[in-house]
Amino acid sequence: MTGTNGGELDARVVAEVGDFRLDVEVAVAASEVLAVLGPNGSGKSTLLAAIAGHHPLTAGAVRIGERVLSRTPTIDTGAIDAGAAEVDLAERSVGLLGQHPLLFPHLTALENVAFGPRAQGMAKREARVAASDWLDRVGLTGLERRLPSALSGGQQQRVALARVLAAQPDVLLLDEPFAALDVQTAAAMRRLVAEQRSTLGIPTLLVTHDPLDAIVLADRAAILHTGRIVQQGPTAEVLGHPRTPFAAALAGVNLLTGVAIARDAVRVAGASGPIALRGTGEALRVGTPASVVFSPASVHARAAASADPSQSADNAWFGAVASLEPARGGVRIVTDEHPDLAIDVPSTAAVALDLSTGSRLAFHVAPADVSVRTHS
Ligand SMILES: Nc1ncnc2c1ncn2[C@@H]1O[C@H](COP(=O)(O)OP(=O)(O)OP(=O)(O)O)[C@@H](O)[C@H]1O
Repeated sequence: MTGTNGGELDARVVAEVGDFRLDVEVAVAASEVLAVLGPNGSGKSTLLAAIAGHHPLTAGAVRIGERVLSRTPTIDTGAIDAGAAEVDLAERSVGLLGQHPLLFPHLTALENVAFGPRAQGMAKREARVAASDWLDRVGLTGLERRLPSALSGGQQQRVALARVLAAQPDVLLLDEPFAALDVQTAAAMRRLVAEQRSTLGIPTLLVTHDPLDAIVLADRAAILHTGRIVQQGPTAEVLGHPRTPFAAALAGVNLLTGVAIARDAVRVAGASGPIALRGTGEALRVGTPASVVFSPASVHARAAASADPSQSADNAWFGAVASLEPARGGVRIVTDEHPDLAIDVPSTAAVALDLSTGSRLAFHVAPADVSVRTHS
């Protein structure tokens, strides 16, 4: 890598994989971490691959500061003259760390880390000193001479991080770097990345499935859905005001969208008929798109007879249990009627309800626990 450690990552990426089309724009300042979250197949890895230069752009441009890494001739760049450009992989100065460390198995930890500086022309002794320094920074002093096969998975991932950083990249791409680690090792690795980010001063894109990563490590979060960014902003705002059911699920709340039927009520569709949900929050305009947000734990469940009249009441609905999963302090219920809606009941209630797949339940959520707002 021949980076100059300078500048913001600015990428407009249009890329195709088979029938799938990714079309996103991201700007990440130096020292900033942008978490990219999205359901499986939404295009997260394709975005990183396009920035890293492993996947071609159909249209767009990738820049770090003044350096153009990729550009297609079709883009209207304004300041930059048209014409395709593609910087070689070795020259891009992009550090990519994925789920698996992918170390050279025949090289020691030290040699793995020294590889990048050596490839950049650093003298052997100097590269070894730099590598030793990086291994120290990731907490592996004393293990320099070990081969990867003699290191734990977590230690190998630390070596991989040191190897990426030793090459002094201009941008860091992290593709679920903690996903293959056990909980404790992942926590330690998360701390390590958090420590490094403040001293590195380079833009970082972090692809993750875990909202904790976004909260702990990122300044901003972008939600990717079928190849488009559907929400982007400060992490607290994205998780605090989710605009998609996916973002809501990450934040641990339910989000349902529908149409305002009163200043404080929204009608949402369900497989067995609409539900009217009354709540507090923004004053809604009748007939316009609106959404409701409430916590899974705020919903009350009770056994239901099929002709229960509460079906037609506000804030009440029926559902047949589609799946049951463990939840904090109890059980999470998902119904056939509203697969995007989670209901958490305490263990004692779950036992009393004698829950099983197909059980028919009546649900109720108090208006005070429902937040209503305009949905744009
Ligand atoms: N070789 C391929 N041929 C055709 N389509 C592909 C191929 N590889 C990936 N895709 C499609 O491209 C889309 C984006 O995939 P990508 O791996 O970028 O998603 P992702 O968000 O990283 O998913 P995950 O969270 O599962 O890793 C998906 O819809 C996928 O089906």
